[in-house]
Amino acid sequence: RKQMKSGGNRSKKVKVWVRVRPSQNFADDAIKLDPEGRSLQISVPRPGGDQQPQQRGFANNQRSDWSFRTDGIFSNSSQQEVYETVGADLIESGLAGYNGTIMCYGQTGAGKTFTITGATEMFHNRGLVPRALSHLYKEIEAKSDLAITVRITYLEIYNDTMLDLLATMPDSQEAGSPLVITEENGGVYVKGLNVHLAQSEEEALNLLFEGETNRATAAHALNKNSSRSHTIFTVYLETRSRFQSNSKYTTSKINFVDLAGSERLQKTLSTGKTQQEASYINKSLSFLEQTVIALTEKNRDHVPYRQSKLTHYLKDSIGGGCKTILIANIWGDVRQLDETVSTMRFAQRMSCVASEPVENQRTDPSIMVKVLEAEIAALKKELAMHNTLRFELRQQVQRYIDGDLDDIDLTSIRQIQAVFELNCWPPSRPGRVAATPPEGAARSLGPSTSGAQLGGEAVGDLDGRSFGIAARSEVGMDESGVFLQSKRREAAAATAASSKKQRQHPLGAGGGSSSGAAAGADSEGTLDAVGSSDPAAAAAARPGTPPSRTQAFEEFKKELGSEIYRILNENRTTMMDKKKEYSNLASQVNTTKTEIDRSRLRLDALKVEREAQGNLYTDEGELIINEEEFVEIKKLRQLKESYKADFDRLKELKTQIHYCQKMVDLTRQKLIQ
Ligand SMILES: Nc1ncnc2c1ncn2[C@@H]1O[C@H](COP(=O)(O)OP(=O)(O)OP(=O)(O)O)[C@@H](O)[C@H]1O
Repeated sequence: RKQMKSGGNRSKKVKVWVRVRPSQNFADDAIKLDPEGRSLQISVPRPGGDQQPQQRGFANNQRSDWSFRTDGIFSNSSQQEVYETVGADLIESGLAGYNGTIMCYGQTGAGKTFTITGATEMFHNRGLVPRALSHLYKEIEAKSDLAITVRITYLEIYNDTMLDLLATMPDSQEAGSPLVITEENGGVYVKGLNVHLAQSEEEALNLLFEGETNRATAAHALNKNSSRSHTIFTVYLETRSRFQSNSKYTTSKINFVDLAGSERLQKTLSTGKTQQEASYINKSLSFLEQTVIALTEKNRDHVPYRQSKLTHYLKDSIGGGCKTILIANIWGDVRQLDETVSTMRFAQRMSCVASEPVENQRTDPSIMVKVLEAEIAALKKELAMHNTLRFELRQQVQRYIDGDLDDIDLTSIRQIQAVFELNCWPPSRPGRVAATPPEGAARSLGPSTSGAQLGGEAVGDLDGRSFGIAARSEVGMDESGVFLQSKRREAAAATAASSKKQRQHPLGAGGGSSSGAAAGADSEGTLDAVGSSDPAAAAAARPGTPPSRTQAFEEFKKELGSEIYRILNENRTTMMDKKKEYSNLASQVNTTKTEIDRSRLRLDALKVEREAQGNLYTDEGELIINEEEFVEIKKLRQLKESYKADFDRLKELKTQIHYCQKMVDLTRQKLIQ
């Protein structure tokens, strides 16, 4: 038995979770799951057994038993469970300034796309990305003291070429020069990739759906809707304090990586374009594996990131300073055992990659300059005030010396100190000294307190404490502190509006200004899909021998149509249910609102009545109200609570309906295609 353990201290390693696709033909004899013990045992029949090699399909005949340790196993887990366990933390950490990556790896048809987006599936089956967006905007709403900016990119790597899945958005720049991976300040980004500001959950979901519509998919024997490319949905966050005087802010990027599935051509029966795509997919996955191996090798100074677009783009997203989670999607079918072992071997390698997330805290130089300017202005003002005070005192002292003034009006230690600092002291008028220095004060004056000694005599303050420069500056600091705060408040009011369309580095660090990439995916990819699970039909679908319209439609109805119709109908039903709930709740909210208004009027009337009779108070001075008023206040409070809860639910429903509508549109579009 080969025991594959995850590397040492798991807290500083990439986290690896396994998700098992439900299968009617689950290999119970061969795969033993132990979700509690977080381990998975695979036992593959030894060579020479009853089964044919292709049935066993297992390439490595040295080993027949495998044991894998993981960070957790999802078996029969709902999408929500998966999100709560591995997705939610990435959003929370992202808001705190930590980069995160969640990546699905596995053979074709194992459920990677189902896990990441869950697109074209039913509402309750929506995947990590839509759930993460929903969570993100709820957090943003709750953190009212922070200004959080969300920007989104959606990249596709198809046949080792990068494409912008959002190039078709109305505010995208026209496709120009090809996309280029650029490294800056230790971070990686793609020059020319459109970066979209998403100010609400709806805007963010629109971007997701737009990208989903554009990505390349095709059918083969193992998956009717197989992704033919790697896609990376990236959310860039910038979190700033709403007080503009705070020049510190954090940035982060969260990647949702849906890798294309590895496939054995014998099994997928891919031909032509789909076969060529498969060869690119397998090659890039093998580069990914090489990169991961290099990352786990001690004393290795070169990691071959640049071998492929995928590894280069993910350079700062696999372990290192990034919180990385790998979901190994496995298909527990008897016929997929070899792929399951190979997925688990990759997962085990990933679990040895070091990952020590670091906070991306930055300082905004422009705010820093503003703060310093405000401080300089405050200090200048204080200096001016100080000079005026000295001038006025000098005049008073002069008038006192001249005998025009009986007393010098001294109200603070500072003024007394200033008087002693004036060169016209001591006065020539005997017996008229307003402040006589106490004995021993000279001891408390340091050598730097120039001006605190006059005529060789030491001076001090009246209450016996020394008043050197330190004492004075303490007072000054307090005053300037107060002044600065009001200045900061003024500065905070002047927040600059940010432009909606961003064509720079998503983290705001300049660059990335070249034009966008060629749009979208090849529509042939989806046309190929028609009827290809049947080899004859697949051959008919090859370029040059198109099936007749009727034949194609019949095939389509049989193979995909009915399935898509079913999904379409389910999506429609979910949407209608939600709309119904929305409309019922909306009328309930209106009724509650009317009741609140009524209750308020009633309370006003009761108050007027009470005041007319004369208010009564308890011994502690609390107002006494009668039971009727008390009950009405309680009722109003309950009404308000219920109004708030219903209103929040309404908002949630609105977003969900929007999501369902998008899914209906997508499914309908699929049907037309
Ligand atoms: N956990 C699951 N629960 C229910 N259905 C699932 C699950 N995982 C996968 N499926 C279903 O299996 C099918 C294939 O899944 P999916 O397209 O996500 O695979 P994939 O790994 O992305 O494949 P490819 O690499 O070919 O794109 C889909 O119909 C999906 O709904």
